[in-house]
Amino acid sequence: MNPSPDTPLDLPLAFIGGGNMASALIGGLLRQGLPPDRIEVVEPFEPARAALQQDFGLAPQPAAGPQLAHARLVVWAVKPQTFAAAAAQVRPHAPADALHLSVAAGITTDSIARWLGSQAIVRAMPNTPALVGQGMTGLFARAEVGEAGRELVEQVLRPTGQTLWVEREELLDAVTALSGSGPAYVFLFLEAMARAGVEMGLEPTDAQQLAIATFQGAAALAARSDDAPQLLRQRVTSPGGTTHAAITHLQEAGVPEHFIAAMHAAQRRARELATEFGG
Ligand SMILES: NC(=O)c1ccc[n+]([C@@H]2O[C@H](COP(=O)([O-])OP(=O)(O)OC[C@H]3O[C@@H](n4cnc5c(N)ncnc54)[C@H](O)[C@@H]3O)[C@@H](O)[C@H]2O)c1
Ligand code: PRO
Repeated sequence: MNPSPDTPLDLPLAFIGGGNMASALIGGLLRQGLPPDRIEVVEPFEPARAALQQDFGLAPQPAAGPQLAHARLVVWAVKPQTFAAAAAQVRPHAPADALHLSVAAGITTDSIARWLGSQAIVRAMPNTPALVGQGMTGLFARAEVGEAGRELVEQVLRPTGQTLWVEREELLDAVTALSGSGPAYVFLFLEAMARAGVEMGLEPTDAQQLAIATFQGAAALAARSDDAPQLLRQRVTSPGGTTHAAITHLQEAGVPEHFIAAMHAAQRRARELATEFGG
């Protein structure tokens, strides 16, 4: 259970839940060369099982059973609301020495440890750009997870994009508010920018292309530049020019403050999920 980064992953894995996030991770694993028959999926929803079969050639099962007996890594990709029930169904079948990797928002490793009777738990907060290999995943490991377990998790997540370990579990709620939910903020801005472009006379497809390319370009520039985003912004903003007019409007409307408050709301909601569904 200590694969080197260059060794193709080849060990039995199980996914509990086969929806959006599981599909993003499974797609990455198959691209890495993991044979489909090494992946078990428990997915009660028939259309989701059909999609996994058609997209990836997997044979998902509607319920947990003996098929989980060999899993070395169990990936929990169920909603926070259904985690406790799913854990009760899986616990009798999962090997005692399996490593557990949860992507559920809010649900703490203390809750998961109690539900599974295992301490070998890593909690992850990925995001949907994982689907195209451009994801960002925050990670936290319980003290009982050794270096080999951390490396295994990194190898599973590598094809989905970047990873970042945090040392305190509570920081995952901040990661959730920032990069976990973040793609939705970007899509909201894309929608608004494209809508404004159409209102100004552009074709919808042209407006969308302009908006998406602007996000891609600005993000790439920020990633490669040594300068802070504030300085990059100032370089776009000629005194008395068009950008100044737009940024002044955004600041007078309190958009930066509202945006920060919105992210605090996401963090609060992550904490609430732990209380509501972690009992
Ligand atoms: N979608 C995102 O952007 C995102 C990002 C980071 C983390 N997450 C987390 O990932 C988790 C899954 O989210 P998603 O968007 O993939 O949801 P989803 O609804 O697409 O997938 C969840 C799947 O779990 C299945 N399921 C329900 N009960 C089950 C059970 N008892 N056993 C096995 N499977 C069961 C459902 O049928 C569903 O297909 C959530 O906990 C969420 O917080 C999601
Ligand atoms: N999607 C999940 C949610 O909205 C977690 C982060 C992104 O709860």
